[in-house]
Amino acid sequence: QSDDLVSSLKTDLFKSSGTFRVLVGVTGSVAALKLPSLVSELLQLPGVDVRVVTTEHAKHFYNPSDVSVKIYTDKDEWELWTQRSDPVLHIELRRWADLLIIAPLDANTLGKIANGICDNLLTCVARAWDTSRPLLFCPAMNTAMWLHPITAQQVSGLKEFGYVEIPCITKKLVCGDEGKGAMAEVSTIVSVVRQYLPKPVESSQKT
Ligand SMILES: CC(C)(CO)[C@@H](O)C(=O)NCCC(=O)N/C=C\S
Repeated sequence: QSDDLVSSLKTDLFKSSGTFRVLVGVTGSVAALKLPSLVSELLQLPGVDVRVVTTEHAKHFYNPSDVSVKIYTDKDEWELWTQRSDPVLHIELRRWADLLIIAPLDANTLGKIANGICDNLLTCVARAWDTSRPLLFCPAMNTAMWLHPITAQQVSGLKEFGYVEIPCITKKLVCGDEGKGAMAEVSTIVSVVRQYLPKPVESSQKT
């Protein structure tokens, strides 16, 4: 079972040379309930292959059977590496992904990534990220958390790494607060990802 974890990644690396590999990170905001629709809309993009990395807290907000692609968990990392010669899952994933999008990015994971903390699979992928590849993030948290001064500091820190914010929006949040903190709409997120797809090459043959 652990073999197919990485062998599918490796075959993907080899096989899907034409595809654009999107890795979706999902964290413990209630907006993670949008994961199934985000994944299915990303899969509509031409030539896109999608995988998911989840944190433990995110698991509370979606049903994995509603997600049609592989979801990698912290447990997968532990199961995969049991001896020196085993591959390291977070390194295989950072090699595999052409683009990483963290949607939603909760306050906890924002703080971890802004400070280089890497205590789970997703933050390890982010910590090992090749900053020449796009990393998009979609903050989502309660309005009070969003308005705390540390949030702006940490969001600008991520931008200094070259990461791209897809800003949160104003909504009546599930906890009853009205204000900023809601994750950007899935359609907005997908349209931003579309901008990073490789441009179709003009056919050089004269027709
Ligand atoms: C869940 C959804 C998408 C419904 O429209 C929206 O409320 C949202 O993005 N909330 C994320 C903000 C959050 O984590 N609030 C936590 C406490 S209020």
